[in-house]
Amino acid sequence: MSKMRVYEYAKEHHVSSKVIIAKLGEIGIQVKSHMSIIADNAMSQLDRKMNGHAGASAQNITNKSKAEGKVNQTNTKEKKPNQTTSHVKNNPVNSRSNGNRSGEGSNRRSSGRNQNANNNNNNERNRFGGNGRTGGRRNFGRNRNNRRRGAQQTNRQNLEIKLPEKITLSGSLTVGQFAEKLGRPSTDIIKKLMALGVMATKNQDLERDTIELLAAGYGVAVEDEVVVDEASFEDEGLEIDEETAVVRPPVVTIMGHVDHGKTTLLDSIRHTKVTAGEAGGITQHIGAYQVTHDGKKITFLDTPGHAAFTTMRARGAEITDITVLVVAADDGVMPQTIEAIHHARAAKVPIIVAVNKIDKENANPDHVMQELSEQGLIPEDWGGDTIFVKLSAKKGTGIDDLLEMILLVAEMEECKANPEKKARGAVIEAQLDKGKGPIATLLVQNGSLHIGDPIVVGNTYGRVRAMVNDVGRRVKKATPSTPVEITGLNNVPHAGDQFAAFDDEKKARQIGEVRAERALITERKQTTNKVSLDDLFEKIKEGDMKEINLVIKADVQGSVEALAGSLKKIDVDGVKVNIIHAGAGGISESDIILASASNAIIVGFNVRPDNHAQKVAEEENVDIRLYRVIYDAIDEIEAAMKGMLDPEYKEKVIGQLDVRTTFKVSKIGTIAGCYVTSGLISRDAGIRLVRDGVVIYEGHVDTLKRFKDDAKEVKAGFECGVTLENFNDIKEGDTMEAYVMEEVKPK
Ligand SMILES: Nc1nc2c(ncn2[C@@H]2O[C@H](COP(=O)(O)OP(=O)(O)OP(=O)(O)O)[C@@H](O)[C@H]2O)c(=O)[nH]1
Repeated sequence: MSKMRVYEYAKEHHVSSKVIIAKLGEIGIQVKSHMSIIADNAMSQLDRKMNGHAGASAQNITNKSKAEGKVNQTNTKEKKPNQTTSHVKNNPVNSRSNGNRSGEGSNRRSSGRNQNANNNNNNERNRFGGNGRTGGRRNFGRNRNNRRRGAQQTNRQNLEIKLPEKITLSGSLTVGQFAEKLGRPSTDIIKKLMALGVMATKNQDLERDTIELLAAGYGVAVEDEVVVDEASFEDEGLEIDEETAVVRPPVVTIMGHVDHGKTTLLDSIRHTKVTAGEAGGITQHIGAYQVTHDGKKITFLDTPGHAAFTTMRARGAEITDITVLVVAADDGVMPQTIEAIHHARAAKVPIIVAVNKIDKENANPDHVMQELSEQGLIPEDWGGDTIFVKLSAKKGTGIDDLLEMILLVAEMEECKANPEKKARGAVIEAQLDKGKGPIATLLVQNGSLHIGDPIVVGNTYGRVRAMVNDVGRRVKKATPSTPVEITGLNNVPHAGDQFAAFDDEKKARQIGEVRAERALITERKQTTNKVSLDDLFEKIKEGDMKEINLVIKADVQGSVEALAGSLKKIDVDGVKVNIIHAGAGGISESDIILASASNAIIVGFNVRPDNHAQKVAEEENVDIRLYRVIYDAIDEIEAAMKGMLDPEYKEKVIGQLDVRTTFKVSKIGTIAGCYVTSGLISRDAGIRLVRDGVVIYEGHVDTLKRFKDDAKEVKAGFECGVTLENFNDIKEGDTMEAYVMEEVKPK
């Protein structure tokens, strides 16, 4: 028995499904919707019922078509000029009406369709057509040609949808979705899949490979969907429209070694400049402030240091235009001075050096200049291009010079924006206020922010309810480079999140919700596009990578230099090794954040990340590679670049132990009285003994005891006695890391 859906029948009759459902009701057949299936006998009854209606309908169509000079769109390709009328005359309704008049009912419909299939059997589309209600009595009467054309017409309406040249997709498609994109029935796709030996249903997901294979069979290309996605406004960048761009204040971050005077300098600038211009204003600590010098504004970020700077960058916010590197003239270049230089360079932000504390007796600015020259910051006076300003933050001398130089560099950097645009920018800081709800300091980077603007901030949204500037004044508008504290968000965003203002509130809410949902999914998937040694080759091969960024940490400066020197020499066609930071000492959180912001791999030689750094590395998905032999590091990175990395075994840390005491026992050696702080230690584990972030020993457990008994393993929260193979120099306060080697399944 043949069947048809209500809407198909309705389509054939050029009436709505509602009409058919009503007619079916009239003949005592109740159907639920246009998707309901009606059987042959119901159709025969309907055909009789539709007789009058169909005629009228056909007439309507004829008139309509004539009036509008329209032809059926689906048939235009093959149509000859005089076919318009005949097409309408021979439409299926008409033909069936005729057929019904001769009492042949629905069988004719099927035979017409069959005939159509036979006539066009070299056409892929007609295989689908031939699938209709066949098997009916063949009965070509007087109107055979009409009927056939009519049926052809029906089929064309359903089937002659031109194959697209290409389809686009973002991820996978179900069989049904794929069929829809192709303009083919799902059954066709299911059949093709069966031919490939795959049994599938309409709702089954197809993998990319299968989609490509199937599409190729139809001669259709598959491309990735490029979605203009308002929810990912970061992707648009902060393009400046040159035509309407105006100069904006530069945004400055102060960096430098501990105690070199960063905070004093920030305070000094604020006090000498802010209050003068903003009489009566009370300085507010909102995370940034603006000063005016020579009638021009400068924005200072209030949190000094490269860690805050790079944390923002790791979140995607590039807000700093200029870095002021503070170096105390009595102390000179120190480790964090060098770190700061590397962080600023990784962000490609120009550096102005502030040689501070020149009021001190033992100040030696020349020495600072000398040391910084060694780091590639050569003063202008010595033929270089770095601006040095000598000052005393404490006494307030040289501050004007510094501001002048900042404005000079800003001019060279062409800090510009389009104030007429809708606001875009980043979060400097945010918190929950008991009375006001979520409050956030935003730095407007482009456009202008107004009270009442619907806004999406990170994964939060709202409407700017109140806006307060850095001197505590309520403002109605914030122009580019202006920091303002706002209220009106539904939640607390993160520092470094980006924001965008929108035209309407509903849109802002939708986008905010989509972003929050996506953030959750990303969190769940823990996917990032950070680079790891394992996928390095793939990225190089795909052309995604022309430079490999490395952060190198080693136990002593000599190893740092040796390792950096050797790694730089690795020669793999078209790929450059770029060392963005190298230093002695354990791997710190700041190293991880720098690596995260710069998409770098960390190479550690005889050093370990501390627990906190390890945690941050996991959160940020930063790949840390630790080595005990320099050649291993070089070999492995070179192998990864050449796609020859052998990822068969990977180390897995299974536990951490604190050495709480030690006992020296003749014949046995040093027994470490340990406490397992996390995971476990097992008898056959590898052990790394770490002292102040530096690996002292790497080897194996010799004996493992709980009280006097040998133990196979000891878990977190328990004490144990450990001796190490061929090693006795264990000290109280050392930590041990227990690990095993695990086989890594090839990707
Ligand atoms: N003599 C003299 N002392 C200064 C000057 N600038 C800062 N100091 C002093 O140096 C010490 C450290 O200054 P801070 O501004 O706290 O240094 P910092 O770089 O912000 O330090 P951290 O916040 O710990 O990184 C303080 O005692 C300041 O008073 C200066 O120009 N001259």
